[in-house]
Amino acid sequence: MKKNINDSIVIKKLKFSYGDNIVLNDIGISLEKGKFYSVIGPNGSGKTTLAKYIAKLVDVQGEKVFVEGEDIKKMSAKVIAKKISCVPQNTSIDYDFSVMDIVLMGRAPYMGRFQSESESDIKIAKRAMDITKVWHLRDKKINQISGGERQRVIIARTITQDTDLMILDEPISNIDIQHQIGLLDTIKNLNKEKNLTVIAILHDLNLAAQYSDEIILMNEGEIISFGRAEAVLTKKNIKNVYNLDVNLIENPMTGKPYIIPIYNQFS
Ligand SMILES: Nc1ncnc2c1ncn2[C@@H]1O[C@H](COP(=O)(O)OP(=O)(O)OP(=O)(O)O)[C@@H](O)[C@H]1O
Repeated sequence: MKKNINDSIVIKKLKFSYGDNIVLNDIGISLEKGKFYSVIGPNGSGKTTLAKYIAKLVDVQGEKVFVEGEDIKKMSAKVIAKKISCVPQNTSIDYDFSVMDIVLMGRAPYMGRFQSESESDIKIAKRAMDITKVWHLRDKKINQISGGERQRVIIARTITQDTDLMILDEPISNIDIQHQIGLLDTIKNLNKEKNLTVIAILHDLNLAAQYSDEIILMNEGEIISFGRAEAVLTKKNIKNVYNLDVNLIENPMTGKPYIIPIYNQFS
């Protein structure tokens, strides 16, 4: 395949099923390096499965997904881990590691088998913990902190992994409003400063509108609309996909679309 240096991810005619259940159907899309993409769509529309496929966390079939021109099917787990970091939807962890241990796991793809972390690894981890505001939790056990704090720790681990592509699956679902904005600002800064490509699955359409360069709207395993917020977040698309009537105004501060649902429409 011909490499285009601006392409971070190219997906071609991707189909994916769990048993007989077709979950992704004929997905084709090119994502550019250094852009912030949000993936939106109703529950069960295939967002997580698409994210998992790109990160090779489900069974990869055929030559369908290329990261920086390379077929993911041919990439080892270690190579993928140096290119793609993920914040999964479920951040619960069964083992009793400390917060510091968890964040340092982000350095594992760069370390030899029996090698321990260097001073530079610890420095990278500390910086990530400072910007996600979890440094004060470093000695606590991961299972003795709150769900929102844990989510921030996992994001710190992801930043520590220092990849070119970051996939976040509902990264702010458990987080209070101050930390939601703080984290999205942090990720947006990394996106701009380090040319990081971001794919964030978000349910908050207004936050998706504010932070994304482009939005991918999914429904029933297909991409229904892809492009700038103004083009994707239309009354028609929202009615079609979410079966919801909304009012749309322009955010007076940013000029982006701002969605106000019409309340009591199902009563
Ligand atoms: N491990 C699995 N085995 C079988 N079916 C699955 C599995 N994971 C997801 N599915 C099914 O695949 C479809 C897509 O699920 P997916 O998690 O990708 O949706 P989603 O858009 O991320 O949903 P949500 O917004 O609820 O997180 C759903 O019908 C779901 O029930």
